[in-house]
Amino acid sequence: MIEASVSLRAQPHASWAALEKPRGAVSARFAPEKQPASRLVLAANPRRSTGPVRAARLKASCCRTSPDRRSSYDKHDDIWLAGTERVHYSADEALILKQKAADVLPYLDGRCVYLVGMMGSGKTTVGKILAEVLGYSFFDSDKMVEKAVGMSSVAEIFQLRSEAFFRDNESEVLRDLSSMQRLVVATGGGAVVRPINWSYMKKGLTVWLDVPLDALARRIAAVGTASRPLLHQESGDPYAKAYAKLTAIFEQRMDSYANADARVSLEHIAIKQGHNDVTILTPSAIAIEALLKMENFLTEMAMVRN
Ligand SMILES: Nc1ncnc2c1ncn2[C@@H]1O[C@H](COP(=O)(O)OP(=O)(O)OP(=O)(O)O)[C@@H](O)[C@H]1O
Ligand SMILES: O=C(O)C1=C[C@@H](O)[C@@H](O)[C@H](O)C1
Repeated sequence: MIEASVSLRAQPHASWAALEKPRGAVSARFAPEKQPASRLVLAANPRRSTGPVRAARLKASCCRTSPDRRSSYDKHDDIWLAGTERVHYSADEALILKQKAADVLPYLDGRCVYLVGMMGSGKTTVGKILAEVLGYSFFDSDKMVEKAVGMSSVAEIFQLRSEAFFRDNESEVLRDLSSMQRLVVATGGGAVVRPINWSYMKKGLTVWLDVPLDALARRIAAVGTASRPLLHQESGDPYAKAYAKLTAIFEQRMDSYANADARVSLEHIAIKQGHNDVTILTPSAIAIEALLKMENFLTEMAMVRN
């Protein structure tokens, strides 16, 4: 049995923290607001391990949102595995992000990046990280529609006007954004359904955040559905209701999401990391994968052109 532990002291405004685990290990999570300083312990679980665990890449991450709502990068701690050699610790994600961004930028050549994906897939969270490392500005098309129509939330627009009214304004926002440069845009979950929106978004690079529906339903149930009118239900188990609705919506939309130039699959990232738990993937790890997928697409396009 190998044990490793790390103490995390959450920064002010920390929103969540998680511990990445090796194959077969037990993971732990805590809510920093409730426990400003916590001690997390990992232990390899012999029943789940596929072989002897001699060393592992362990990482403690703390993601925080500062008062001005700009995201900051994960902080990491080296972890000592009791009874074995010092762990080879993963390279700093912030450094990888910067390096990958530098690789992608010349190919992007100022074009905008549009993140598409289901509600709650992390377009805003990951989009802010991408904007920061690319030196781009971040826009959330839902927020822009709210401003354009002078209402305080998408839910209010759906309720007081209609979904069609919201969609018309969403198309106008995307049209306006498409004439700009150097933006990362988190689009509304349903922006992909209108072909006209693709004609705007395809002026830039489109990236699909593909998150398993089970993980989406858990995230959405955790924050409630009041702000997501297509999912909102007054009664019933929030997870079960969200999962059923998300499944129905995804079946209608999956071909549209697949139009994106690059697909970032959280299941693939988890497999690459040697586990199958998408819930412990940090937004930074997802942003790194997004940059890799963008680079692949852009370099292939450049080769086809030359
Ligand atoms: N990698 C992650 N791990 C855990 N939770 C996450 C992760 N990424 C985002 N979240 C959480 O999931 C929720 C939805 O994230 P976010 O707002 O970024 O998604 P979105 O795609 O912009 O959603 P919407 O389209 O509904 O506006 C938030 O509560 C966010 O903190
Ligand atoms: O998936 C959808 O259709 C939506 C997602 C949100 O981002 C909002 O654009 C709105 O709630 C509709």
